[in-house]
Amino acid sequence: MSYEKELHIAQLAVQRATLLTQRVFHEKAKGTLSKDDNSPVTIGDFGAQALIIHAIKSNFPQDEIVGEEEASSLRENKNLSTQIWHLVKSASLEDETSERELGGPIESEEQMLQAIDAGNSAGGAHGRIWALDPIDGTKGFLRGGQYAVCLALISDGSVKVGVLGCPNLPVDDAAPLSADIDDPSGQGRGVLFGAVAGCGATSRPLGRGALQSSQAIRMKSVPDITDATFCESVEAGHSSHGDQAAIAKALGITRESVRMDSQAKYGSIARGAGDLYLRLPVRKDYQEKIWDHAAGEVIVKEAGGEVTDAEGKRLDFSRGRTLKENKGVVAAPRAVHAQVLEVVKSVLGSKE
Ligand SMILES: Nc1ncnc2c1ncn2[C@@H]1O[C@H](COP(=O)(O)OS(=O)(=O)O)[C@@H](OP(=O)(O)O)[C@H]1O
Ligand SMILES: [Mg+2]
Ligand SMILES: [Mg+2]
Ligand SMILES: [Mg+2]
Repeated sequence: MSYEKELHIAQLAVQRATLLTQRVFHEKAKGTLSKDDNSPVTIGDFGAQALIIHAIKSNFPQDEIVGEEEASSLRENKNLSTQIWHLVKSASLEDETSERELGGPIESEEQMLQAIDAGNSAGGAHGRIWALDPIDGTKGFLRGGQYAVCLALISDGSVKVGVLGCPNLPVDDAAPLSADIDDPSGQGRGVLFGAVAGCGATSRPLGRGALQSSQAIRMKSVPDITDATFCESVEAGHSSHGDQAAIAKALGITRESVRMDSQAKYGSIARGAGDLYLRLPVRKDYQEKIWDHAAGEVIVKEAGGEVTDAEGKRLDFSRGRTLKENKGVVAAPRAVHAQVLEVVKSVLGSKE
């Protein structure tokens, strides 16, 4: 199956939602709440989730959605809910055909809250399930760093379509990997990655209006692993900087890691701006969420990479809302993944 319509709708929906988040990114007040696990959520996260779910439900009414956010806190906070409604009402691609394809506008604040709550699927091994992270890297978003709007279609447990909107990555696929979001090249920022299983991965400028033309992306070949650049999370609580440094050292890598928030890491290695993404667990009991990895996984695989957990198991998206059968993530070009994994296992093994 080619998933042409799914990719097209996912790209348009992510593009429109990313533009909404960009408006919030440039505002001082981002309407931030703290969730039960103490992680932040903003009006940008809620607004993007509403827009994307509305687009999916308008086009694929039978599909289920696993979305990160839910609207209960907004039903108790009318002020915040109204702020989001103003954002959502005025979000537009300024291209009538594309707007129509996304199911037209959301009709009311209540319909918006219902759309947010429609991301409540339990996930699982059967049928078509979308995984949605309306802002991945919310801490990065608040800090002025990298973040991504992430959407993937999982069918019978495997990822078939992935889209990442990365407004703070350079448009230029060949730009060197950097944690910085300034724009010294003047070439602009904002890129939309896409992939369909079996059909390759692409990037295109994020832009406004109808989708711009795309180009194929490939991971860089790494003839000498000691020359590799690896990326990792910014937050020390999300992945073990210590284990990742020990793995890099054992591989003979001398370049400093590039720390960036969000699935912008997957997009960056997929287009060859970096080589490896290491995410070793800090806490044994943390279960990675499917929306933090689904789109990135298919994009990296389709660009010539391999993505497994720290034990070499494939990421299992069929177990519900989390990757409960997996610990950590190791993403690398296919030709060097086994070499990297061997070192990961040996460094983690020596700790036990
Ligand atoms: N303890 C722990 N371990 C691992 N991962 C965690 C943990 N806590 C949170 N999260 C998830 O990390 C998502 C952001 O990942 P990043 O790689 O962008 O991390 S970082 O922000 O750069 O540190 C972040 O996604 P968002 O909530 O969408 O920002 C979380 O889902
Ligand atoms: Mg979050
Ligand atoms: Mg996330
Ligand atoms: Mg998020």
